[in-house]
Amino acid sequence: MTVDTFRTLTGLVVPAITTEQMREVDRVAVEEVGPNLYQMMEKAGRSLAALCVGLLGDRWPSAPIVVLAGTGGNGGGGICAARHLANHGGDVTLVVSDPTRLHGVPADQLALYGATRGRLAPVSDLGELEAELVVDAVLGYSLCGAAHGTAAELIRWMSSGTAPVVSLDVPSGVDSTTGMALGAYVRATNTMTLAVPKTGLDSDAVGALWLADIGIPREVYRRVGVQLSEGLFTTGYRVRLTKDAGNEGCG
Ligand SMILES: NC(=O)C1=CN([C@@H]2O[C@H](COP(=O)(O)OP(=O)(O)OC[C@H]3O[C@@H](n4cnc5c(N)ncnc54)[C@H](O)[C@@H]3O)[C@@H](O)[C@H]2O)[C@H](O)CC1
Ligand SMILES: [K+]
Repeated sequence: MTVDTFRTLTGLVVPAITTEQMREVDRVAVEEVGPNLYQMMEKAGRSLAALCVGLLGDRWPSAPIVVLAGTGGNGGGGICAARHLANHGGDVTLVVSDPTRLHGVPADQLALYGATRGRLAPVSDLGELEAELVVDAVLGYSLCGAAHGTAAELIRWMSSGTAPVVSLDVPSGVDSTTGMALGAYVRATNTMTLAVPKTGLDSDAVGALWLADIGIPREVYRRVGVQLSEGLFTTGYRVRLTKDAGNEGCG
């Protein structure tokens, strides 16, 4: 199932875009207008951390949080969230699918995380980890085909556990344009998508859907032809989205 629009709880209509359109937003931001990837990933990670704290409530920060990160930008956003949670006194354990394959901004995020008191555990320790909340930052909008390898192992670990899962941008293993999954995928309790919701986020795997502001200015959206309401983030850096009834029956 895909949708063309979502709505905020106050009734604002928010357009949904495809992965390709999202890539173009990213390209125009990074190459032409700004913000750069560091700035956007920092906003993404900090909003994700704030959502985790909000979901845990009073149990925060004694609740053990396990953050699972992949090797791309999605992983980088998760590692950034892990740092913010650790910096605020959270009980954080980070597992990176393949640390040797991190490069660029995600690699810098891992180095920075190493300066916190957060723990870093190898994938082989998964069976020993206890979590009251799991952060899914394994695969984002660059998913290609059925989840495989260590990414699939991390997804299976999440699916086999009882802890609620917060997915960054899209539940890992789900295609952000079509909402389909060709293999293992995460069933999230909450998904925080970035900048603009994607057409594939109507999937049951998404759980409660949140949209995070990552600081992209109107000029970027104008160049890409995306119309976002000016009032979208008047209440803060994240907003809850729901399915727009007008979408019923979209193919
Ligand atoms: N403006 C924004 O929306 C921003 C988004 N951010 C986040 O970046 C990701 C997209 O990052 P990208 O590096 O393009 O890719 P991913 O992280 O989604 O994954 C790439 C990673 O995964 C491997 N992979 C791909 N398919 C599979 C598969 N079927 N099985 C196993 N592994 C797979 C691939 O090899 C790569 O290593 C976006 O979702 C956001 O979360 C930025 O952080 C900020 C701006
Ligand atoms: K994800």
